[in-house]
Formats: sequence, C-alpha cells, structure tokens
Amino acid sequence: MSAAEQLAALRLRIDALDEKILELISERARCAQQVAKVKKDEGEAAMFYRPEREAWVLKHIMELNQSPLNNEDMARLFREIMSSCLALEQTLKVAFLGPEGTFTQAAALKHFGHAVKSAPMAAIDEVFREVAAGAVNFGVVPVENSTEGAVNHTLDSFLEHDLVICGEVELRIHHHLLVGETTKTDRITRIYSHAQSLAQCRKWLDAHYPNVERVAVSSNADAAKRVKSEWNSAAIAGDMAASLYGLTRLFEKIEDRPDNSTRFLIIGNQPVPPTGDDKTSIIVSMRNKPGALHELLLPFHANSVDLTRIETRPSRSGKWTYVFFIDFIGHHQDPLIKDVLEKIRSDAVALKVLGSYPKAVL
Ligand SMILES: O=C(O)C(=O)C[C@]1(C(=O)O)C=C[C@@H](O)C=C1
Repeated sequence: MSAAEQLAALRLRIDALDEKILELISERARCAQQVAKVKKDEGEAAMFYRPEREAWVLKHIMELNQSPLNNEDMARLFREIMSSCLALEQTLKVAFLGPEGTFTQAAALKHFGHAVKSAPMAAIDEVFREVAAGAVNFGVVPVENSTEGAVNHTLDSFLEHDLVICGEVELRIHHHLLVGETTKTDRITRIYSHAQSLAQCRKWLDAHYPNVERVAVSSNADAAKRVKSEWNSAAIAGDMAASLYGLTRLFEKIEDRPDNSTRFLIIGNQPVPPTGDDKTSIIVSMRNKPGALHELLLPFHANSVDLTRIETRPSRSGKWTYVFFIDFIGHHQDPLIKDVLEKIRSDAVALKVLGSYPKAVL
C-alpha cells in the first residue's frame, strides 16, 4: 500500500472513531441533562457543580488510562467534556483577577474548563466581594508562589469575608519577555509586569536588562496591554496574555526557577463533602504568650496530620497580634481531624475553618 493509501485508510478509521466518540459524548450530555432534572426536582438549592464528583471522575480516568496520551492530557480532555456537560445544567460565572489573559484566568480555565462565563475583576478583594454578594458562583485567587511565597492580599481578604474554599489548582508559571509589532527591541527602556512576576524573573533581568526601568502594574495582562501602544517598552507575561494582545516572545521562559508555580484557591459559598483525598485550610489566632505556636502545632503532630503550609499575618485587631493560616491533609468531617480541631479550638482565641476541598487533580 502506498503512503497515500495508508493515510486514506487511517483517516477512514479516525472518521469512524470520531463518529463513535460524538455519539458517546452526546449520550453523556443527555445524562447530565437528566442529572440536572433530578437535582432540580430535589428542591430549591440544587447544587449543580460538584467538585468532589469532578475530582473523582478525573482521577478515575487517570487510573484507567492506558493510551499513548499521558494521564494529564487525557484528564484535560475529560475536564472539557465535563465542563460542557455542567454548562447544560447551569452556566457557572467565575470571577478572577483580571483583565483577560492573567495567570489567574488560566488557573480558572484549568480548574473549571472553558464552558464557564469569565468575570475579570480589577483586584483580589473584588473577587471576594463578587462571590460574597452572589454576583458570581465562584472566584479564583492566587494564594502562594513557589518562588515568591504568600500572596498577602488573598490571605488578608479571608479575614474580612466569610467564604468557603472549595478547591485548589496549581499552575506552572512560564514568563516570557513580550514585545509588540512596533517595539524597537534594541531600544527598550521600560519593562512592565506584576510585582510578583518581576520578582520571579529578578536574576534574569539583572543579567539581561540591568539598566532598564522595571515598572510594577496591576497584572501581567495589564503589562501586555500597555506594550501595544509604546515602541520602547516590553512586558513580562505568559502565553495567554501574549496571544490575547498579539505580542511576540523576544525571550521565552525567563523565570529564575524552572519549577516556578503558583497555587490558586477556588472560593465560593458551598461546602464540599469528603473525597478521601482532601485538604483543609484554617485560620487560627492564639493568645500572645510564649509557646503559643508550639501549642498550636502539637495536636497535628500528636495525630500525625500532615501540615502542608503555615503562614503568619498581622491580625488587624490589635498591635503585635497575629493569625496563622494553616493547610493540612484531611477533611474537617474526618473523625481524626475533628479531634484535632476541637483541641485547637479549646486553646485558641479564635478558629475558623475556611474549607475542606479535594486535592488538586490536574
Ligand atoms: O454528577 C453530577 O452531579 C453531575 O452534575 C454530572 C457532572 C458530569 O458531567 O460528570 C457535571 C457537573 C458536576 O460538577 C459533576 C459531574
């Protein structure tokens, strides 16, 4: 058989398979419509989006996968199928730190898929306010970066709002130096980016553009937007912002650490049931006395509960008083975790469970 004949035969097989896939996806979509009907018949506060179920579906697919596609690629395809199925039940509106093209938007799409309605906000606090007011279903906010540490705006917003964390998503962050069609690349005098991104590329900038002004703006996407109209400036931003604002990559992957990644939280109003593979986030304030931190950590150690993060912030309710943000493995409904939380509550000035949620799958 000639190469052309082989290609034609393979394409016929692909056509037939596509038709089967189409049929199966359609059947799945009709199932989702029936699920929606059952949920609506159940009562007023139907919960269409079910993070615990979505985590299970994606993990199940990854466990079963034996195809040439790797687990992440396969799960991403199912992520999108499920996103479209959910859109048949309810159009989710998701707020994030805008404008369009930020890493936070990329995180939102990674977590929810592309069938949600995006609502870009000008600041992290606005994301919290929109969710609290019920103007959107969920919000996505950055919480920590592997190079630069905590995102304090997000932590402080948790002190001011009563919202539930219902998910987490991790994103590898690749920064590029972006220029526009009219940029004179040998005469760049200014580089725009978000302060965190400038910090994540500090060594690269010191080596390549030591004398160029670094200007911190509200987001990477905002930086990309500015470059379009200026001939002497460049921006540090990611792929989404580059394609959205029609910029080209003068240098790629300029982050100082190759494993640079950011963790984002999904905030909403709906608690998530246990999946068996969960994380919990709490805020605790302790009496200002020697050994307070030791006292706080003891119940975790005594019960072999894995802490994944601890962060300290000023409490805002008194000079030199602090609150601790703690993440650990387990769900607040697990009997062991319940015991740990009860012990902490008896020693603490205040304890707030921000939420228990499935560990990031993708
Ligand atoms: O199982 C459900 O509750 C569904 O609504 C179905 C489905 C899916 O397509 O698999 C859709 C949306 C939910 O977030 C979870 C799963």
